[in-house]
Amino acid sequence: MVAPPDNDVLWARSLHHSHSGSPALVGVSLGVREGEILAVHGPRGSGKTTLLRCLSGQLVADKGEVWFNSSPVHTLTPVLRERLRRHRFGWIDPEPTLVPELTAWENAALPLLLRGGSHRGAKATAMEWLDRLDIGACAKKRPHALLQAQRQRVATARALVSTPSVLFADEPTATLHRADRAGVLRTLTAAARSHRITVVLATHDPEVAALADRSVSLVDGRRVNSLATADAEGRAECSLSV
Ligand SMILES: Nc1ncnc2c1ncn2[C@@H]1O[C@H](COP(=O)(O)OP(=O)(O)OP(=O)(O)O)[C@@H](O)[C@H]1O
Repeated sequence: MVAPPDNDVLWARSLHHSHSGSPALVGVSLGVREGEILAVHGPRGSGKTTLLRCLSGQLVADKGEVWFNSSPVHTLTPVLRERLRRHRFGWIDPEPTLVPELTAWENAALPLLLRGGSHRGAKATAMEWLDRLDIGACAKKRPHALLQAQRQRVATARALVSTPSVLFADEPTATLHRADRAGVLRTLTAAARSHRITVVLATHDPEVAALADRSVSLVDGRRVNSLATADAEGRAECSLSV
């Protein structure tokens, strides 16, 4: 095994993966720099989710390597991969999956509580993130009393609350209306930039991919290009402090 370049926080080499014999990734390699927002762009079924799951250690590719901060992820035991995910990575699903019995702030605080953090400290940090994401006023509501866009903001706060090294966002705004989509994405990218959180953002939407610093495209599980997407103006727009 050859270690990846030092300036990449996350690095994958020649990933191959099949689901029930059907190929989802075919020799995908990429590097993600620290603090970068990288879009993984491609049509439905092109392998974006499979790639994010391999990069985040949820799934071990059939073939190929994944490295995080110069340590191999693909050779870790399941227990160590889970620890890595819990301590260093955040994840946002297309559909916000919140615990229905818990309030918004309790949902947002979950990663800190699971780590054994104090109740008071976890609540304070969760409240800060809910405020940054313009949802602080809903902190005491349960998920059923929230709109879909509000639930997705709570899920975003939960993913950011532990200030992960890398945030994986899998079509985070796919189920939202256009106006909500822009708001959630703006706060997500601004929060990531202000806290130097690296983001890997899967999307089939070119407008969403354009918010990233760089975009890699997948078609039928293969990489087809790599583009710098954020011009100076775009960066400025996304750097609003939250
Ligand atoms: N658990 C699974 N079992 C069988 N096939 C799967 C499974 N997960 C994904 N696939 C298939 O693998 C291919 C890649 O799927 P993947 O979800 O990674 O793509 P995607 O680009 O994220 O798609 P989408 O935008 O629809 O989520 C598709 O053909 C999909 O049908």
